[in-house]
Amino acid sequence: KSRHFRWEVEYMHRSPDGLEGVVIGINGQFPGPTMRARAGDTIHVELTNKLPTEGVVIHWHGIRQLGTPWADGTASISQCAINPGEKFLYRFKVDKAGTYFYHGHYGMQRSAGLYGSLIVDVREGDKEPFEYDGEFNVLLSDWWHKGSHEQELDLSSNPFRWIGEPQTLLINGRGQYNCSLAAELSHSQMSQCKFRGNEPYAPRLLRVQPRKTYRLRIASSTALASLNFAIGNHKLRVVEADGNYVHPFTVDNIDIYSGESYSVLFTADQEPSNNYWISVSVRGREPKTPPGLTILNYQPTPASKLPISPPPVAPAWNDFKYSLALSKRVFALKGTAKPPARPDRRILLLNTQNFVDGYTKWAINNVSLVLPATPYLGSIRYGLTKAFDQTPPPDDFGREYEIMKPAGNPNSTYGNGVYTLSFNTTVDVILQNANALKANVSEIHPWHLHGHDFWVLGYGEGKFTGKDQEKFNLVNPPLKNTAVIFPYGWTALRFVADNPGAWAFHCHIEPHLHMGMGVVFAEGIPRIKKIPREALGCGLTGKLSLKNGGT
Ligand SMILES: O=C1O[C@H]([C@@H](O)CO)C(O)=C1O
Repeated sequence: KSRHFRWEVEYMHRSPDGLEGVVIGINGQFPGPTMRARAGDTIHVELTNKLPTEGVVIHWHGIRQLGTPWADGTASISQCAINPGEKFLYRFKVDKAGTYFYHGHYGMQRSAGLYGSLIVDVREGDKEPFEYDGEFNVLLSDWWHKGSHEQELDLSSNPFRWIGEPQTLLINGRGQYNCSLAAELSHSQMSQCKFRGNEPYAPRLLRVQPRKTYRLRIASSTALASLNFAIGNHKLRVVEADGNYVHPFTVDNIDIYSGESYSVLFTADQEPSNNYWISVSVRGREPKTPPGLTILNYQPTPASKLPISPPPVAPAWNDFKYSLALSKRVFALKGTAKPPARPDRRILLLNTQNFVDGYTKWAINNVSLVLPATPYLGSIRYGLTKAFDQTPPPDDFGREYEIMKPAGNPNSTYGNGVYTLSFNTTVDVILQNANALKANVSEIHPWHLHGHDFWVLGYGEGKFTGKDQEKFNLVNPPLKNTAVIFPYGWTALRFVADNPGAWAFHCHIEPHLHMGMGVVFAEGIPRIKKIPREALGCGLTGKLSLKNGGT
């Protein structure tokens, strides 16, 4: 079935957390409209850019774009940014049921609020491998009072200005900055939120019937924050991660990193005359942002009745052992495709914070990604070798590199970051974390791969060695599209390069990508027959199309 959407993207005045700011909305909505389809459907989005002075693209996060690499929505990688006033048709198939989302992939437009949910139901007649009576979307994000353009300038300045921690965490685009829903219960200094009624930042409550079971589709579109999600007095049963079924397991709370999605089930089995807190807290970075809150409202208990116990308290922000243990509990559901037994190529990627010409950057194997004017997909397909420096980045880093210390020489260089993968080969990627510029600091980075799911073969502490491969999980590794590296640790991923295209692989922390923390995998591009011209109307591909009489 085809599903048609007509979207207009524009700036709007909104108050996501009670304070007015500028957001990027779609068809007058922030977050953008929830898109819903069935596995096997073809989505058509006719997008008009109504941002008066800047381009835009939209990435369909978790959708593999099998056969449609030009619809992946990455500026300078899969397409030219859509100019103001222009339209672009995103046409692609959603082949797999699951919880996804979409978001801007140009500059800092995700931080400006350009995101929404994308839910794919199972095919007509198919069943999910679990049951529930109702469901809710929970789209999580973080919000700054400083606008996205100023954030972008700050990050690109010398001396460097860090954007800092977000002011507010948003649940479905809503948060409370000046007040706390749980002021009295959580000993917070803040005053109690007083809502008049239909404020746009009033929390959206989750209304449930006693004894029923619900599916929460949680996705994190944060620009920076790693989060922990919990419902007071209720256990969560994790059944899906990044659009793949997992072997169900039960937790009190769950960590969710930027770019990840989870489905969790819970049963409204607590005292029905009470309500319960739903809370979202910052993990992994020293939190300067209060938890985001909303209420699980048991019908017919009045929504105004505050829960009797304080909101659940998340594990300490720096309890990385807890986070690692949670990540290690995610296994594929029986029946999930298994990885090939061995890789054809292994790429080790060292993550470091560096200086390039005095500017603060992130680099991968000492290469800090800068994107060219001509999208890689087009320049590679049409052999335009002048479009970017053709020197490939290295497959490894100096084995003597001391990951536990700031780099002896923190200087790095800009580069194109393009790894060319032989078509249909199996690739292992080992992401190696290291110390940042400051001593005793190593941060969490959630890495997201476009165009594929990968198997997460393992996590380890310290520097990866060949021996670590013996401990890879080849039995039931989860399929995901986003996986974290923990401070001073490594994470091993495997995927098959079987989807022709130019695919971004990057830290999903938006300011980090902006500072160069990403690479591009180019695979099977000569096999692509024709790329729609409207995707390539810029740079050298734009010129090429003019030369060919615009055909
Ligand atoms: O990229 C980053 O920069 C700051 C800090 O390292 C320098 O101010 C920070 O916390 C990041 O994640």
